[in-house]
Amino acid sequence: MTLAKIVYASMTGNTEEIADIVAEAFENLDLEVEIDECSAVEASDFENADICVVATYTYGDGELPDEIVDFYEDLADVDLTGKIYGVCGSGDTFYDEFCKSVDDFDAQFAKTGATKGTEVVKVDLAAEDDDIVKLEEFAKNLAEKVNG
Ligand SMILES: Cc1cc2nc3c(=O)[nH]c(=O)nc-3n(C[C@H](O)[C@H](O)[C@H](O)COP(=O)(O)O)c2cc1C
Repeated sequence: MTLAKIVYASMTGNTEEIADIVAEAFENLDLEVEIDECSAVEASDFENADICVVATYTYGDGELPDEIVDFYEDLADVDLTGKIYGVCGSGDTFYDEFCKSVDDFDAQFAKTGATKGTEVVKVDLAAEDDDIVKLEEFAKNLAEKVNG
């Protein structure tokens, strides 16, 4: 069975909700899903998955959340060749560097040898109906990539 692993960082809940939406979409596609807060896992845990997803918010002035920095740094040293990845997250368009952490993880995953399965999804604060459609499409694109 295909395993999709989702790792998220969330301070006020928006990104956790995004991760839950993606998880539910994977489940509806009959995938096995693991979802973990980033402090509870290691980057190398992605080695057991077929689909690797990071969902993160952006903090400071376009900075990674503190709690996901170790995971981010370790990710570059993990070999994820043959796996599919996708990145999504929440930010606030009020800030100049909207959802920069999403782009940072997209670039970091590229160093692992994994294949990008779909475009990033950036959500302004909490996911609304149109975001949910995009997140479901995100999950569908990733699932389709695994099956060739
Ligand atoms: C101090 C502070 C700095 C922030 N900086 C950024 C930023 O640079 N870029 C951005 O897109 N969002 C920024 N945000 C907005 C958060 O990413 C946004 O509120 C997000 O929905 C939080 O996700 P969460 O509910 O999962 O914690 C910032 C929020 C705070 C409180």
